[in-house]
Formats: sequence, C-alpha cells, structure tokens
Amino acid sequence: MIKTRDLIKKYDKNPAVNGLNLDIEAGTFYGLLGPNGAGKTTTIKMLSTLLPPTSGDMHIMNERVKRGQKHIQAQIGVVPQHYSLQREFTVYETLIHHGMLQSMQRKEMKTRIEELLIFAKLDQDAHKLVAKLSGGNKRKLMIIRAVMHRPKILFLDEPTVGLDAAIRRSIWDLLKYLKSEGLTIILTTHYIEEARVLCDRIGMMTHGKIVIENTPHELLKDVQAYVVEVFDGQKTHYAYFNTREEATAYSHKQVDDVLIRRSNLEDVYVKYTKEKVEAL
Ligand SMILES: Nc1ncnc2c1ncn2[C@@H]1O[C@H](COP(=O)(O)OP(=O)(O)OP(=O)(O)O)[C@@H](O)[C@H]1O
Repeated sequence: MIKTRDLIKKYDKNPAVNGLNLDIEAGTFYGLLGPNGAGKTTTIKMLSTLLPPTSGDMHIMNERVKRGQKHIQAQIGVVPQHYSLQREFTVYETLIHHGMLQSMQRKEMKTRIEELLIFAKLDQDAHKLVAKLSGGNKRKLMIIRAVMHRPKILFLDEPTVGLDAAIRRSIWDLLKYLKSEGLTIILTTHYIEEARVLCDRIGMMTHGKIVIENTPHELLKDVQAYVVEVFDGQKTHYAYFNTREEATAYSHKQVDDVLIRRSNLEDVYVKYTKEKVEAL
C-alpha cells in the first residue's frame, strides 16, 4: 500500500528525514513513534504528497508518487498536527464543505455525515460553531472530516497531543472504528502507550531514521522481561533480567532504592535511541 526507498528530505542542508524505507500493507495501523524533531511530521507531509522529497522513491497503491497527483490525493485523508478548522463554521457545515471540495454527491454526504457524527459522539453538537467546541471535539471533527470522502489511507500527525486521558481514549475508540472500516492508518506520536494500544506495527524513529520496526509484541521481546531500576540519589540505573528471580536477587545486592517491574516499549525505545520519550 505504501512503500518508500531511501527517502530523504533536507531543509537547507539539514536532513529531517534521512533514508526512510517503509513497507506498509493495506489495512495496517502503523505508528511512527519518536521524540520531537525525529522527522515524523516531515515523513507524513511527504507521504501525503504535501511536501516533495529531496531524493528517494515513494509508491502509494503501487503508483510512484509525484507532487499534486489528484487521484492519489483523493485516496488520502490527512489530520495535521495543528487545528485547521474554520471557527465560524458549524460542525455540520465543516463536513459539508469538505464533502463538496471532494465532489461528493449531496445524498452520500448526508448519510456519511450522520454516520460519522454518531461514531464521533458529535451528533448533539452538529449545529454548534467550531469556535465553541472543546479541544477534544475539535480534534474528533478534524478526524471525521479527513475520512468523509472514504479515503483508503488516513495520516494522523500527533492526534491526541495536549488532550486529557479520557478524551484521548475516546479518540482511540474512533480510530479503532475507522480501522475496522478497512482504512490503512499511519499515525505519528510521541506517546508510547498510544502506539502500543492502537498500532499493528511500530517504527521507532530518531534523527530522521527508523531504528527498529515490528509489532508491539515482537518489539517487547527485544529487551529482557524484567527491569530493576536503581536510583543512586542522582541518576536512575536500569538493569535487565530474564526472570523475576534474577531481578530480585540483583535488587537484594543494592544499597539504594530499587523498583522491580516488567519491561515495556519505552525500554525498547531507550535501548535503540538512547533517548527518553514521553510516557502517558
Ligand atoms: N520547514 C522547516 N524548515 C526547516 N527545518 C525544519 C522545517 N520543518 C522541520 N524542520 C526540522 O526538521 C527536523 C524534523 O522535524 P519534524 O517536524 O519532521 O519532526 P517531528 O518528529 O514531527 O517533531 P515534532 O513532534 O516536534 O513535530 C527538526 O530538526 C525540525 O527543526
């Protein structure tokens, strides 16, 4: 569905994306996980044909992508990182406007809007002004607007950043529903838990490159199952063990405070990037 080879994007001479090779199959929920500045937004902009690469190849639905290919763009929905709604439109007008831009038939638009408003739990707010919506509902509106025209691929750039945990979960439910409709979804996030909950595959990205990619389950196998965290008063040291018994034996030898826990995706991320990412 999406394939890139040696994709590079430089701003001036600085590479923001530095040799990206992706193979994403149809129907996959794919997460690009990485800290600020890793190159996630630049990747999404190139894949969604908004930004031309400096070099490299990109295929979407078996077709080589060049800038401004209308028939490929019609198969793509994009939810950008920053709010991009007309404040003076109502929720309903926002969706109608998008449907018209996508040349949808009026009858089809009406049915699709009703369906999406219900799934996004925005049906009570259909005639509310965008300016009056909460941050979470604005984000949901951007998501359903992006899929109004039934694209095959949805790109989401940090869809839950800055939202509280309850709203974030309701957005996750909406995204799970869209995936069940058969969409291929590519999401960027710096929330590890978001990638773990939603994604079939995760590419961990730093300095413009994917450093490891796999299913969340397989990624976890990359670190030993138990971690002992030892805080020496200034810094936390992490030691990894295959069994709880080994971890416990190690913890008994420590003089400082210790915590024993199961390892998680953050441990995998730190192992590969030596960078901390924000946990939920
Ligand atoms: N228009 C631009 N001009 C110059 N440099 C840019 C531009 N856009 C991004 N960059 C730089 O490219 C690098 C990658 O940025 P990008 O926004 O793709 O990363 P990101 O992983 O999405 O980070 P964030 O989570 O902060 O959005 C960063 O060093 C950034 O400063």
